[in-house]
Amino acid sequence: MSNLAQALAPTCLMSTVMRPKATTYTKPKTALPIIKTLSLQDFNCPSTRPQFLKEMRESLMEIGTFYIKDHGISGNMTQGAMKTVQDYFALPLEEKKKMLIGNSRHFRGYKLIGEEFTNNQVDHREQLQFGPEQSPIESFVPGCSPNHEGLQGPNQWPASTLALLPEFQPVILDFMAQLEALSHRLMEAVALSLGLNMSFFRDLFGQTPYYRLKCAKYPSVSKQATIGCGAHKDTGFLTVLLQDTVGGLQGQDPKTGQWMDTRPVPDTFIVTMGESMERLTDGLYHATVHRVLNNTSGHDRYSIPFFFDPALHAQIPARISGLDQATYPRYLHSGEDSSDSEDESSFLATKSRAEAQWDAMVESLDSPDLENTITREGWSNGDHVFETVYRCHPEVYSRWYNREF
Ligand SMILES: O=C(O)CCC(=O)C(=O)O
Ligand SMILES: [Fe+2]
Repeated sequence: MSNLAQALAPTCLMSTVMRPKATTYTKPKTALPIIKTLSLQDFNCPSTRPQFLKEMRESLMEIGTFYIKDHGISGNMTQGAMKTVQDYFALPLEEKKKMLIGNSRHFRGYKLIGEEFTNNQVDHREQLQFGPEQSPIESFVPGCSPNHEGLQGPNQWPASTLALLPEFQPVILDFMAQLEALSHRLMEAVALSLGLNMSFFRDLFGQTPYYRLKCAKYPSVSKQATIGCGAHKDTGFLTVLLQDTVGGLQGQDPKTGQWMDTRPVPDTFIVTMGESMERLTDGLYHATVHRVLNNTSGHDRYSIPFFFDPALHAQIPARISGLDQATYPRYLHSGEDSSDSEDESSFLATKSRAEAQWDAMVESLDSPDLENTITREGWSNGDHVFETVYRCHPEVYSRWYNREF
C-alpha cells in the first residue's frame, strides 16, 4: 500500500461504515490522461524496445508529451546546468544587460522580464537563449540573403560574465551537446514508433541540426496577476525540457481541453512534439498545447527547454507518406474549456499597455511575409524557424533584419 493510501486508510474505513445512505455523488470530470514516464533503457534493450515504442506511440497520439528517464544525462550535468543558470540570473542587471539578445543578429542572449510575448500575452519570466556555437555566415546581407542565414553564429559570452562565472560557458556548451545526442536518439525512437526507418529523421535533420536552449526564470510573485508563459504549441520538431521542483507547467488534453499538471518528476526530462511534427504526421502525433502558470509558490522557478530542429537549409516534405491512416485519431476539440474558463479569462484580461505598444511595434515592422512559407510541397525549415524566433523577439528583427545597409 502506498504511503498516501496508508495515510488515508483509517478515514476511508470510517467513512464507509458511517456514510449515510442518501449521499449524492458529483459526477467526476472526464479523467485526465496520464502523462507516462518512459525509460530510454527500455528503448536501448531489444527485448523491451517493442513495448517502449508502443507506449511512446500511444503517448504521442493521445497527448504529445511524455517524461523520459534513464536518458543517459547524469544528475551532475542537470544539476550543474540548473546551478549555472540560477547563478547567471542572480547576477546584477547591469551585468546581464551586457548579453542582451538585441546585441545578437543570431537571436542569442538575455531577455528582461516582461519583454517576451507568447500568444499575444506578455510572459512573466526572464530568459537567456543559446544555440549551436558556429561562425556567422559572412556573406549574409539583410534583405538580400535568406533571413535564416542570419541565425547561424556564435553565442554571446561577455568576458566579465565568464570571469564571474567560470563554469557558465563550459557547462552550457556541454549540456547542449548532450541534449543534442539525446534528441537524436529520441528522434530515432520516434521514427521507429511511426514505422519508419530508424535514421529517417537523422537524414532529414542533416549534419547540423539547429537547436535553441532557453533558460528561463519565473520569479515568485505575490498574486496571480499574469501568466508565466502563455498557452502555445512549440513550433518545431522536438522539445526536451528540464524543470526544477517548483511546478506550474501544464499541458492541455487534446480531447477535452482540460489542463493537466506536468508535475516535476525527479531525474526526467519532459519530451514534447512541436507543430512541425504534428503537420508532418498529419495530426497522428500531437503537439501539446502548454502553458506555465504564474508562479506564486514562494520559490523562483527555473526551467531549461531545448528545441531541436533540422538544419536550417533542410527542406521538409509536406507530410510523411505511408503512415497508417487507419489508425489516425481525429480528436475534435470542442473549443470549450469549462474547467478553466474563469482562469483563462483573467489571463486574457491582462493585456497591458506594454503589450499594446509591443503589438504596435510588431505591426509596424516591414514583415518578410513569412506566414506563407508552408506550401503543399513542404517548407523550408530555416524560414519556419526564423518565423518563430522573429515573432518572439521582434526587437532583434527590427535591429538586424528590417533595415537597408
Ligand atoms: O518553462 C517551461 O516549463 C515551459 C516553457 C515553454 O513552454 C517554452 O518556452 O516554449
Ligand atoms: Fe513551449
